[in-house]
Amino acid sequence: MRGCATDGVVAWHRTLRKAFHSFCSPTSCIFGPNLPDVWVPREHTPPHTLFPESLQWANNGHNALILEGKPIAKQIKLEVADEIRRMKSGIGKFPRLAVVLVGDRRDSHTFIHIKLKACDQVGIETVTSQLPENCDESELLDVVSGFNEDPDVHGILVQLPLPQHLDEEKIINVVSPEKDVDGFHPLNIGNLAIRGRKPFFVPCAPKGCIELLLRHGVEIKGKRAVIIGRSKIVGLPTSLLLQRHHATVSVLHAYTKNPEHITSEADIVVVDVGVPNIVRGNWLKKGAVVIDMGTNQVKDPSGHGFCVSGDVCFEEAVKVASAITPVPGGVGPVTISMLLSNTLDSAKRAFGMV
Ligand SMILES: NC(=O)C1=CN([C@@H]2O[C@H](COP(=O)(O)OP(=O)(O)OC[C@H]3O[C@@H](n4cnc5c(N)ncnc54)[C@H](OP(=O)(O)O)[C@@H]3O)[C@@H](O)[C@H]2O)C=CC1
Ligand SMILES: Nc1nc(=O)c2c([nH]1)NC[C@@H]1CN(c3ccc(C(=O)N[C@@H](CCC(=O)O)C(=O)O)cc3)C=[N+]21
Repeated sequence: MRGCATDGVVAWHRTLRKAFHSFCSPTSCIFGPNLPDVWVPREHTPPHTLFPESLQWANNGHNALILEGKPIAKQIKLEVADEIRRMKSGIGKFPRLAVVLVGDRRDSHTFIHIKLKACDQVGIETVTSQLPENCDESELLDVVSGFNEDPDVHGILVQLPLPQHLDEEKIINVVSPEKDVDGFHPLNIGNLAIRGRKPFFVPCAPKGCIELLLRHGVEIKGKRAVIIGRSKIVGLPTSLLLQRHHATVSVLHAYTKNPEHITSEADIVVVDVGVPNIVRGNWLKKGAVVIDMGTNQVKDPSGHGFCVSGDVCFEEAVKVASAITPVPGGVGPVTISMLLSNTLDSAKRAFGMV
């Protein structure tokens, strides 16, 4: 009896979906069965020009299409700034992000500087708490708890990695899931992992990766994707998001044997290792789409200062791939714009605007 009732509901649901889907084009409908149920980019995505159903991907001996992130980040920032302007003029309120930085790592200072500047550009107010390298865990927990309780703070970001003596998991667990704009809290990661559930926030870099693919017209559904790296910041949540977008995903890590063999079968290769040039041109299938998440600060060849290098040997990969992100200027800027977008979403939730 119960089986029959459920069948009826399922059939009714299917009919509804079918009817609704017939009104929507595949790229504009957010409820259709073809699209993920957790998040889609704000803007309508362009048609899947890089995966025309009838054509084989090819590089044809030419250099790959460069998947630039800066124009996408700029567009998202304009959208976020516009919403914040309307929020301010409408209800006199604005989003506020709390940033917690422990210690003196040069790369962390660079990343925080970029994030604070971006917040300023779009009208997100920031409050920064900087603690010394040797601070007590209890001091850090107090700072985070203070931001949890402050109703004027909508997003909390604890810059990682933390110094060795601090228990990173303990700190992440204390951040309120509803202010966790990084999306690292187990509740948010757990809900991202379970199909049909909706986390408060999706981590910024993985979201940036998908945003970049979709906005450049790369179809993900049904493709073979490889992600190298399984960190909680990038690798793990990217693998979950790619699955939500219906890719068939393999996750590679430090113990994977013959990684080049596995990557050479992938349509989409996402690299998040933190080792400059680890992925060589001969690891890739001809025509693959390559997303290089690596942002490694390396000594400038001239000997003066530092420059940023990705995890992919760009000069080799660009001759094999059909499309590839540059470093800098690829996923990084889109990641930052996702932080702005998450913080805006959090403020809207707090103000009852969603
Ligand atoms: N563009 C962006 O927006 C962002 C870029 N990044 C960048 O991404 C890079 C990685 O950062 P993060 O994820 O935090 O780093 P982690 O060190 O936390 O993770 C690195 C991952 O790479 C794996 N790995 C290490 N060596 C190898 C190897 N030889 N072969 C295969 N896999 C390997 C590790 O495997 P195992 O788990 O087995 O140890 C681990 O899963 C950095 O350059 C960072 O700056 C980070 C965040 C955002
Ligand atoms: N709590 C937390 N959240 C994070 O999101 C987080 C973190 N900790 N720890 C470190 C990683 C790294 N990360 C990047 C963000 C932006 C760029 C970025 O903007 N990159 C620029 C270049 C940056 C430069 O010039 O150094 C680009 O690729 O064009 C890169 C990497 C976020 N992370």
